[in-house]
Amino acid sequence: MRLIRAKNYDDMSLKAANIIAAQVSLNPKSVLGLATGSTPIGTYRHLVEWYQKGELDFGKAVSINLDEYCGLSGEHPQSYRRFMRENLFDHINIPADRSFLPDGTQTDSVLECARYDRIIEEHNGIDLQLLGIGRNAHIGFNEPDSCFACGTHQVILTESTIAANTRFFEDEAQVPRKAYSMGMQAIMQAKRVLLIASGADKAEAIRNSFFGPVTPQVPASILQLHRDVIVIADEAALADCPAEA
Ligand SMILES: N[C@@H]1[C@@H](O)[C@H](O)[C@@H](COP(=O)(O)O)O[C@@H]1O
Repeated sequence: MRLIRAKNYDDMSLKAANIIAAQVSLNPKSVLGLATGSTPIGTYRHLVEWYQKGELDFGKAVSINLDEYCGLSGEHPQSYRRFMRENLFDHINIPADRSFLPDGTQTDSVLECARYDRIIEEHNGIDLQLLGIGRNAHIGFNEPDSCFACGTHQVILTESTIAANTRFFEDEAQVPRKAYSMGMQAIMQAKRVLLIASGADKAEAIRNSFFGPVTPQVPASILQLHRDVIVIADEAALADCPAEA
């Protein structure tokens, strides 16, 4: 793991955007694994800015997002598709038919998970996977569990994740209880993983994920086994890590 220390959220965002921009510039046909949440918003803002200045071209790129809430259509204001459109897709030239997310309206979870895994496979996996991290160290919606789930699967969200995501909804009752999430297999098979974290509420997750045992109880800890992981975290998110890290 390469740990890059950032001063604060803005510094983390700039450093992460530079890595994604380098990936797309060096390989315009890159398959980008993208993430939602408040953490990547600043990163996406830089990418939009550089695209609008003519410095970046996403015309040949593909994006495959990590997850989507079950029961929400792509038009729902809190759906992850809508989030991606508002924060990135509507402002850059990535082709709409090459920007993939799970379909939250598909009630047959077996079909939907198989369809999504096929999309990942047909694109020969992910070149650069961007990840945020949950307070309980979940990545995508791979929640703490007794085993590392493999392919795309339907997840029952934990109380802690529902509580953390309530801020985006009117109240807790509106937060979907289930989601489709890309599994650990596709994340671990990504050629490079870029995990970003900011703020004191991620400090415990960062310490447990990268300085503790590899265990499904701490989903992001599996990244210790990936050979090309870059973690960009700000001072607050690194506060609980060993000083020599
Ligand atoms: N499924 C997403 C994750 O992909 C994201 O990493 C996490 C943290 O979100 P935030 O960046 O808002 O803290 O939230 C959600 O649960």
